[in-house]
Amino acid sequence: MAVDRFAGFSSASRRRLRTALLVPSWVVVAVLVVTVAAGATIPPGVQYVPLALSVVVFGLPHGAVDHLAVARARGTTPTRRGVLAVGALYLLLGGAYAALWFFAPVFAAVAFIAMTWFHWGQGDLHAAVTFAGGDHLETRVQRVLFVVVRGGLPMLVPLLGFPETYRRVLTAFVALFGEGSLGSWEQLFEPRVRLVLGGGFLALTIVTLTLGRLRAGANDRGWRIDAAETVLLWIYFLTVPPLLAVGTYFPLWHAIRHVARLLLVDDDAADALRSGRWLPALGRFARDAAPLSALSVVLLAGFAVAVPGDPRSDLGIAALYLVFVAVLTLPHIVVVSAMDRAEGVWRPGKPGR
Ligand SMILES: CC1=C(/C=C/C(C)=C/C=C/C(C)=C/C=O)C(C)(C)CCC1
Ligand SMILES: [Fe+2]
Repeated sequence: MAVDRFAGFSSASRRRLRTALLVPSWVVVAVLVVTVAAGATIPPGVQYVPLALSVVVFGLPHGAVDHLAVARARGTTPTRRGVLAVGALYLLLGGAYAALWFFAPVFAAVAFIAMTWFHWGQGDLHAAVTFAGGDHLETRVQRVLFVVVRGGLPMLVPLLGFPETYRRVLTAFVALFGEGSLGSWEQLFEPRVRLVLGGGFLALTIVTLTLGRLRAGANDRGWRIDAAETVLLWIYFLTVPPLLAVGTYFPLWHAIRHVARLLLVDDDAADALRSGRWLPALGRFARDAAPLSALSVVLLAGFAVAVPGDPRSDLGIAALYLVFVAVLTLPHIVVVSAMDRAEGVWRPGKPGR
């Protein structure tokens, strides 16, 4: 059965939580859109800042509670066995994928884009049905389409407006492990290919929003939020330089929504939220996430030494960090999918509300 994580929340405290969660990311994204539209050029060094901050602020730490998250999402208390099982998952799946980067870096890089496409779409589906009144997502088909559209915004749309940067970043991933050629994937950057992909994705976006509108009925607030977010993100990823755009989206859109989800499944944090005490709730998250965030940073340093390529440039360091994130993301997707299952996120109906 779908779980109502807001049980016991007054409607005022629900509203406050939603506003505090959603509005800041809308504002940040909109400010960047307006800044770029006003003709400001953002110095290349500055474009890396949000991505760099994501090492400690929300980004990397948002996965550092994975060892506790599934049990909590199932309404149980994390056990030693459960924690070890998640550890083993990270070791085996993350380890295998890390090895793949060394042997088949181009494939691993393209798989990273595909995984992120799915994962960021999946994250937004949970946020839509739980926090943003996604009552219009009535069928499973609509939810699948929603995930494809929301994940494609950060992963495909930058390719349409900034093919050169996209190529540079992908090439930098691969160059950590060898010569840095993308092989037949170079075709992705050709204008005709981008036009077809962009046209197809735009059509899919329109179909998805239209289906939602047809299902929305009289109370279409959730649909309006969905449509507004989708249009905003289309413009954002089409116009804001990708390292800045993706680097900001990761901590301030994807990760904070996931952190809010983690707070709701943690009974003590949820109690604090219910009475409007956000700092203690966030403090609990920080406490839970601190040990494995710290471990991740140590492993990242080890990874820097292990890769054969030389990461010593701004782009090289960013690539190193992102490839490291990739390795953590594969097991993280398994964990988040188990949470989705426990909470009925993909099932038509209304988890959370
Ligand atoms: C930075 C960047 C890119 C890729 C970023 C990726 C793939 C990030 C994944 C982050 C994850 C999975 C975080 C965890 O939730 C693109 C799209 C090549 C475009 C150019 C800029
Ligand atoms: Fe995530």
